[in-house]
Amino acid sequence: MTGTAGATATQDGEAPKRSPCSPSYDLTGKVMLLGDSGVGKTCFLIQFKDGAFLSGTFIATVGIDFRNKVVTVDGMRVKLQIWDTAGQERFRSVTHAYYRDAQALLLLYDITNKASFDNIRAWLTEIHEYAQRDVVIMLLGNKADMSSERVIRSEDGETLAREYGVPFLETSAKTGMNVELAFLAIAKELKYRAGQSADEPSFQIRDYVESQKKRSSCCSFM
Ligand SMILES: Nc1nc2c(ncn2[C@@H]2O[C@H](COP(=O)(O)OP(=O)(O)OP(=O)(O)O)[C@@H](O)[C@H]2O)c(=O)[nH]1
Repeated sequence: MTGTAGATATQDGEAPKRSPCSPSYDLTGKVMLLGDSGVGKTCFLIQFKDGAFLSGTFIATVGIDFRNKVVTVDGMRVKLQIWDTAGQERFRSVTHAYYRDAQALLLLYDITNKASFDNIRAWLTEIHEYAQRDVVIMLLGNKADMSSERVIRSEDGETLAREYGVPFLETSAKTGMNVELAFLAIAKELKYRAGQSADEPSFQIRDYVESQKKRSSCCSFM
């Protein structure tokens, strides 16, 4: 990410963008969605970008694609460039190439799919190999609306996230539960990192997520 609080800059460090034709912003950040095929990455992005849910036949992503969305946090406009990657193994070498300049990674599993949860450790190993050292990582247990098919308890997601020191949320790309929160927390962290003033209180993304998250009603019995 480039740019500092109060100064408008682009990812390439170009002149400030304030043209009436393009939306203006103060910061940009590259966010990638990662996780096994079918966990809901594309739906998660569409829910955030357009507020819609893509139901019906599952069409696996081929390669990689991105969408931009500007969010305002604490009066600052943060342009998130969100990359939707293909979860299938055969596209892994393509996605690795994009890790390096990402500021944030949203790592998804599907609460109804044990293999997608078990593979999170392998994803984190890949992340540590290919991503920047200080990349912001968030673990997301998606499809929280599917309570009757749940196989991964909320506590298991929380425990794994705690082990790796990353924030955790259960989400639903279908209902929108915690989708916006995930991106807003990332935007706040990027803004904080971009240059907080000495008198600004420090921002802890895990504390912020914990204080803001909505719990899915499905979890109390597990
Ligand atoms: N009930 C429910 N279904 C979901 C949710 N998110 C995604 N789905 C469904 O899960 C399937 C896979 O969703 P995608 O978003 O295409 O999955 P993906 O992770 O992008 O998959 P790849 O592109 O292969 O990596 C689709 O049939 C979606 O409709 C969710 O939160 N709840």
